[in-house]
Amino acid sequence: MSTSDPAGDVVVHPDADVLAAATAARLITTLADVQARKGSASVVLTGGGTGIALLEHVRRSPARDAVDWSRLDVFWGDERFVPADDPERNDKQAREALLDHVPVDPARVHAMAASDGEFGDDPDAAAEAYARVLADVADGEHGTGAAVPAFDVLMLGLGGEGHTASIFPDSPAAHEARRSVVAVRNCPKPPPTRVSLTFPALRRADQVWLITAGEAKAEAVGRAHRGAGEVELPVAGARGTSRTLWLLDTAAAADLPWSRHV
Ligand SMILES: O=C(O)[C@H](O)[C@@H](O)[C@H](O)[C@H](O)COP(=O)(O)O
Repeated sequence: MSTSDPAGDVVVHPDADVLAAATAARLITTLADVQARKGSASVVLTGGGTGIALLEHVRRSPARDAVDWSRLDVFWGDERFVPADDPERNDKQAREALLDHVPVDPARVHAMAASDGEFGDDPDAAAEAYARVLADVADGEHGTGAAVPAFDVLMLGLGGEGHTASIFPDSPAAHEARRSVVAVRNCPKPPPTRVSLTFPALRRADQVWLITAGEAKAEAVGRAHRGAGEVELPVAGARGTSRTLWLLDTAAAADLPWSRHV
């Protein structure tokens, strides 16, 4: 069932597993459609339980190879700034769930630096480097000097207090209006140090999908649909240029305004 309003379209699924499986199917068909139209596609992955669960469903899907994995650019919306082999790494979890099982072009998988990588334990340097990667890919795509590619699908989870990517309420990242990628410190959600895309980068995406499940997220979802601002509720600031899609289970949709009830 689905409805639409300024905060975006809402699709509600019965439970977290159906949400992950249905979103996996949606991702496969969306990327295949984009590739049929443009010849290639780009996706921004998210960390978190729901974000990784949907990648596992993509891996298991019989329709998986409707996507030409060799013509897909893969990015992350945020990353935990820990050593590369730390199980907390979003890219490590995404590779185990999907990317190591499909023929992606390694040169088109753009992971954020780890804390034991080329920039050492300097998350600001890692953030600046990722901003350069985004600018290089964008320039190659559009030749317009854009700082960030127009991502085809950007997927995000959200926290119960309204964070998305690693943009937390009333944090410096929530106020960042210029840079595309920033270091984030003292995060309430461990690990404490991260690298994250900012609102200017998130809002370059054609489609933003906000994917979440569980009653713990219901209040944040409801606040986003009642006009909360992006500094107090960062997920409210994640909007696509052509579509913002909320993909929820019934529990996470419980506090939607009645006008949105589906
Ligand atoms: O690196 C991260 O932690 C994520 O990017 C973060 O934004 C996550 O998506 C939400 O916290 C939801 O996580 P859950 O789906 O596990 O609740």
